Amino acid sequence: PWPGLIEAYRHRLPVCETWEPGWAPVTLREGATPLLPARALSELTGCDVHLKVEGLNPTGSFKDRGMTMAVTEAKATGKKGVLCASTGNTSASAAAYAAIAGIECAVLVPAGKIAMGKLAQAVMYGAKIIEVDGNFDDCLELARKTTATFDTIALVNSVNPVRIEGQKTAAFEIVDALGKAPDVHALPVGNAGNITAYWRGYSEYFADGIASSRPRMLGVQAAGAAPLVNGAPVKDPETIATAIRIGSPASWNQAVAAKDESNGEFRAATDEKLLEAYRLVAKTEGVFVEPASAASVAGLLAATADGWIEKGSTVVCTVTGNGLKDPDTALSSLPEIARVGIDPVAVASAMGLT
Ligand SMILES: Cc1ncc(COP(=O)(O)O)c(/C=C/C(=O)C(=O)O)c1O
Repeated sequence: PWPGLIEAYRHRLPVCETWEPGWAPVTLREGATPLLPARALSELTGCDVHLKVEGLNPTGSFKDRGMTMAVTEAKATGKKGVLCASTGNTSASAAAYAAIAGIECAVLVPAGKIAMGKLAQAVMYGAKIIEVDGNFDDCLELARKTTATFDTIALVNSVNPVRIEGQKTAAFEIVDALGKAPDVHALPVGNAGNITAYWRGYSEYFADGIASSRPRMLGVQAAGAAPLVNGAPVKDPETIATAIRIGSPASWNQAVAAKDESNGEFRAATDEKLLEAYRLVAKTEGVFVEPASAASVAGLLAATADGWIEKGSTVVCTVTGNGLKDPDTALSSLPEIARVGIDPVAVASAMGLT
């Protein structure tokens, strides 16, 4: 059976250098997510498109890859608690891993800007929910200050390098599954830890000769929260994709390096384009992702339309979070619901199949 990421990629992860002897991985058997051939998107774009379905991780997002490392390290270095700032998925993941590690967890979330599914997770896993009167960037600043002051509390945001180390394993899995690196890798970018992690993973496999090439990285941001596209922080980021409603990415320099070294690019997608991609991937590929995750598909559609991605390219889109996280957005465009009596003809006609 799949042992979880630390065991699966132990020789490629910075484990136990400073950790107490006898440490054990804190794991929910994260990783080994499907790389799904996207037939409809391949047809539509003339490319060979695959979806890396990260919403199928234990807490429903890619954050589990980094959190198994960060919480294992926290426990193995005698920390009493973990703290993170989060737009939701980091907090859900930190809460779950802290629960099985038996250490305290507190999450700093921007007041009123967290999707219901994620809040439900943090509550049920037993985290201390702390609402901050500000946005994600304010939450991150407070998390950094708190953990700098109290050294019994570990900061588990992606500014913690072991988070990036854990998350780079997704690139390993993709090359292991495809037998090569894709020509282009598209993913959403918020705090920019994930694009940093993917580039590091592809670069390690390339350096070791396992992959003979590296992809161009296509980082996609919401138009109202696109500091890397604009080239300057966004003071009051706004987007329906609350997971990437971030104005000042913590991994700014590393994300720019990944884009430059890979000959890639950053793109912005309007909320309208994000929601179009969000609906398309559910209705044609059967993959229900949260709005921020659809940014990678929106980027794919735009970049194949304008030729930045040539036809015939092999493209992987990471869809980062499970659609169940944000039921409100899913139900905001409620189709009219048919009401019928006990009448089979009415049912068949509601299906347009009489
Ligand atoms: C679904 C989803 N898709 C994409 C991103 C962007 O990844 P990064 O560019 O590595 O930040 C996030 C990030 C979420 C948080 O930052 C948090 O949970 O605090 C996310 O939840």
